[in-house]
Amino acid sequence: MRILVIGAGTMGAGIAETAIQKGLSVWLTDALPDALPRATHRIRQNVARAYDKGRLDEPVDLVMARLKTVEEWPDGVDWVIEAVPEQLELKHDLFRALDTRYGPQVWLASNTSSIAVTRLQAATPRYPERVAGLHFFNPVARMPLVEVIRGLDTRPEYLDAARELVARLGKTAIEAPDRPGFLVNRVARPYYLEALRMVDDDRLLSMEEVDAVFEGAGFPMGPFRLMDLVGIDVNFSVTKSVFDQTFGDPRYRPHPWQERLMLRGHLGRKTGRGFYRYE
Ligand SMILES: NC(=O)c1ccc[n+]([C@@H]2O[C@H](COP(=O)([O-])OP(=O)(O)OC[C@H]3O[C@@H](n4cnc5c(N)ncnc54)[C@H](O)[C@@H]3O)[C@@H](O)[C@H]2O)c1
Repeated sequence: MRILVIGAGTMGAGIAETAIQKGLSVWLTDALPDALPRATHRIRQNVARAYDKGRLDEPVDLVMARLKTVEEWPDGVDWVIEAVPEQLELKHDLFRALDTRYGPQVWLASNTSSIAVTRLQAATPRYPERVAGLHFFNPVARMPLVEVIRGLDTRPEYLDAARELVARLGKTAIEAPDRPGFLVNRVARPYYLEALRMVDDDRLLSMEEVDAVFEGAGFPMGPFRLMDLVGIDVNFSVTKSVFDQTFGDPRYRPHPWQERLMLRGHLGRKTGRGFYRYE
């Protein structure tokens, strides 16, 4: 099975890494030329770590040989998984181009966190029935769940094929409704937003205290540490997307603190500073 992964950022690189470790061939592409060597370097480091820890039997070079970085979309693709930023217009343009470039035998999946798949099908007039959502979680290599989302026009066989792909990647598929935020982000948005309001508006606790409370209650990460991991920009875009798609439901209203960090370029761990500072 040959997969084209579009977008070599946090998620695209993670999906590519998982797929090559499971024996699948991947083409990885990005709009920014710099992104590809950076992603390849990160993937190699992670594959080497998995090998050193005994989680992988094959030598690193053999696994890495299944990854090719490309600037043009190749022929011979079975699946496309898109992981470009969470902006409706950007994803629309991409799906329009994919619909023109590839025939009906190529499945098109989006790793969108929040955009209804039916909206993406509006950009694929030729073959909307082969479009669905495959929502992986961060970090992809470690998170077992993938939400599989069926849009209005998605063919049922597609979902069977998607479940099979998810199983080959060693993950568990759960079918999620095609609603803004699907299942996980519908619940996760208020989790982050309530924490932001509690600290910034109501001054009830500090962000360190909020994180400590949730981590003490068994959550692997408190909301602020998690937002830093996800990326402040990614998190803010997803919040805005859910808010817009629910016609301004106040439960999903973005918080000005998110925007303040965005404007200062403090995007979380990836820039060395978000809510917290990182070495
Ligand atoms: N970060 C997370 O925790 C997380 C979790 C689940 C899902 N997602 C979703 O995954 C998608 C990607 O998120 P991310 O965190 O990997 O973002 P990111 O910013 O880390 O990476 C996006 C990459 O896409 C590239 N890109 C932009 N436009 C492109 C184009 N037209 N063609 C090819 N490449 C292009 C960028 O250069 C960048 O390298 C988003 O839809 C996001 O909502 C993110």
